[in-house]
Amino acid sequence: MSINTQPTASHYIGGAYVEDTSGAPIDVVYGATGEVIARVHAATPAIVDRALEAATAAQKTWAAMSGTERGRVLRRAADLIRERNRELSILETYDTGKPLQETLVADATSGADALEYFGGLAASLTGETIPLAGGDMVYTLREPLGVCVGIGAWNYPTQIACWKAAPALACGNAMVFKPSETTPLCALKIAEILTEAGAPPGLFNVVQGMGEVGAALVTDPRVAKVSLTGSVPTGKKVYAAAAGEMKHVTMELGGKSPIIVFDDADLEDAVSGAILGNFYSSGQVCSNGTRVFVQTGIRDAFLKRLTERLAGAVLGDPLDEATNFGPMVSEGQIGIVERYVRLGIEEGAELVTGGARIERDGYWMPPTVFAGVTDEMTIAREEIFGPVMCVLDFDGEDEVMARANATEFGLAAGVFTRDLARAHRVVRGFEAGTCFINSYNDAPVEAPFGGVKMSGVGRENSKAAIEHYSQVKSVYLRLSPLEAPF
Ligand SMILES: NC(=O)c1ccc[n+]([C@@H]2O[C@H](COP(=O)([O-])OP(=O)(O)OC[C@H]3O[C@@H](n4cnc5c(N)ncnc54)[C@H](O)[C@@H]3O)[C@@H](O)[C@H]2O)c1
Ligand SMILES: C[N+](C)(C)CCCC=O
Repeated sequence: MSINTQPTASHYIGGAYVEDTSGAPIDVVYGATGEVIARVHAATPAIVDRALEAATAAQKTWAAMSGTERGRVLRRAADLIRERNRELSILETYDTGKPLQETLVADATSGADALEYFGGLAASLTGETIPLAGGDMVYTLREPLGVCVGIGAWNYPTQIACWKAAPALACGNAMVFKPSETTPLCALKIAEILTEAGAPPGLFNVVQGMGEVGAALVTDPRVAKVSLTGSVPTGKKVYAAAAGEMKHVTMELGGKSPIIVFDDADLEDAVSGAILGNFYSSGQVCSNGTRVFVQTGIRDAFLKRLTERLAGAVLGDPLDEATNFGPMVSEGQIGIVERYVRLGIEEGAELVTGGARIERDGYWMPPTVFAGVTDEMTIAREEIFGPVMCVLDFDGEDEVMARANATEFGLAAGVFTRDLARAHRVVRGFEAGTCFINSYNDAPVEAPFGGVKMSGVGRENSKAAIEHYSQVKSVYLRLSPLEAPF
């Protein structure tokens, strides 16, 4: 299947594509080849204003519909996404460079799951009645927040748009979404599909642009809530700007998550977890377990088996479904990874495999493993956001727990052991929002996803997300006589 990567226009506002070429041009570059595959333009202030006006108007219409009607639209959108999964997955591959083998199962399908799940919940979002003395009562109304802004990172452009839009729309909000300037294509397709599914014009709008377009959205008084997926430095700025007007926020930020492998772990499962937690999407995953703590008794066997299994990585044309490892998203991102590899070597880590950029068009860095990594090394402390695994040795449980938690981040954490009592003890001790026992990086829509500490605020997916896209109004109803002091 061949697809046209150039979108009809840069923005999607009020149920239609909108162009304004006076905004700065943004070239979309395919990571596998370095070729420019599309061009969009950053939103001007007039475009931002138009999107917010459209969202403000649509939100009122949408909120007046019943939850059943809203849910039906979202579920129809989910069905359309599934019908067009291949086409959407190919676009995701062009937008990000991720191999089609991955995008066919992890991106549009994950977006559809979110729309289906929250579409199913929409009709059941109700308040409660609270009986009081004398027949009085309080009833609560669960209300939408209003216009929500979604701002995306570049690693999961379809998934991020849907993970934000689905709970927001289910609760009766409208959304203006700004994709990452690196991957502006996929969210436009989601906007198109929502319109086709029956969403009122203006319910879900997409505007393109760099950080300043995001910043203009965050501070606009018409906006009630901001949900950002991005790095910690951006999160700090966006959170601070939103606080100026007491806006609601969800912050899905970065991480440096630990995976702990105990001596009694199933070796194959532990190696699978480390591979999934470091090399899926070429390592460009927020929740990756990039600090792999391996108990000394299993260390050599772990490294040997890991090295053998890495021979199974197939680097090649991302559109060939046999390819299971793709390029990095951009020249900028591979440059960051190369710098960390140099630092790892300079600071004394042992480079087991990888580490050198592959000399071909595009941005190719092979799976890279450092062993003998110590806690104070830069590669063990900072988020790299590329295919670089750090293996650290440990002896005892108390020691490794202290070291695993000794980070400003707290997005995810995993443990591999056959001792289930230990596994539960370890996850209770993790300072992380999303934990795994004998698994890694699963993210079903039914489960809350998000971080603690610097990795974020709020949760995406699951019923927990409803709390972050709605507010409760209490209504006191008096049936008994109302007395006053005079
Ligand atoms: N926790 C999660 O769910 C999750 C998921 C994916 C990625 N991430 C994180 O995202 C980062 C990688 O993505 P990135 O490089 O696109 O992140 P980034 O922080 O550079 O950019 C994220 C988004 O914020 C926008 N932005 C930048 N400055 C802004 C400002 N001042 N105001 C408003 N918006 C602004 C960008 O244009 C982009 O759309 C990593 O740290 C990764 O861990 C987190
Ligand atoms: C579903 N994954 C693979 C855990 C990705 C979540 C979003 C983080 O980058």
